[in-house]
Amino acid sequence: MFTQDEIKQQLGIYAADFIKNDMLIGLGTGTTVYYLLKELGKRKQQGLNFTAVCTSLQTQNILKEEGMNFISLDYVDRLQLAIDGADEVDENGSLIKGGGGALLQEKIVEAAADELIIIVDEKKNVKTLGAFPLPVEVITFGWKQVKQKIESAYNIKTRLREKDGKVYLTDHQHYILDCFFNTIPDPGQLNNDLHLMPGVVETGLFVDMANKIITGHSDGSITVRDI
Ligand SMILES: O=C[C@H](O)[C@H](O)[C@H](O)COP(=O)(O)O
Repeated sequence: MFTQDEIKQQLGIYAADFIKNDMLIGLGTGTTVYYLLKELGKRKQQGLNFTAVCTSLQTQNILKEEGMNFISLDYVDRLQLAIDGADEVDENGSLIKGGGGALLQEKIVEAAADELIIIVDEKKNVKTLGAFPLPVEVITFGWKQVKQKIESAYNIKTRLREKDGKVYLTDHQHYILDCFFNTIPDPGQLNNDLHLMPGVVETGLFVDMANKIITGHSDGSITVRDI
């Protein structure tokens, strides 16, 4: 049996094979992608040449430490490929992301990519999204209004995200409301509806974005699902 960290490490190494010389890529955020970044750092030293757009300051800092090239999305037309993790993946390849708080920049970067590959351990594959609390990024002004609106519209609980005893601020200085939907039968509709609420910046629902789901299993095997 492989531990979760070992599965993540294997996924990182496996996913690195998709990055070829001279590619322009988007790099995700989180504990799974961490191993991809470490592997890419090694391959860079062995001569692999690529340029990345980062989905968070966290990822950018790792690239800096590992001596990898990164540029702003503003200097890029399209990205050939983006690779990221996810918090949940449903049967149709819709995702919940943002457990690590990077959903906004991730969605912008990944919408600019021709292909999006998601790497997850098997526990994250679900029939229907929603057991993982859905992160909704909101501007700080009037956040309580948005919280109340979401709670009453869907009859659910939400929680303002905190970290280390303080209210969590995203890279873009917004708050995150973690929304306990339990089940999200129509992620596309929910994403659209939440976007209509004043104050909502972005949701962690990534619908019709992923092209390939790569899953790491506890027996050490890896399976690939094309969407
Ligand atoms: O904000 C964070 C991202 O959406 C991550 O891709 C997601 O939370 C999965 O992260 P991890 O690989 O650490 O479980």
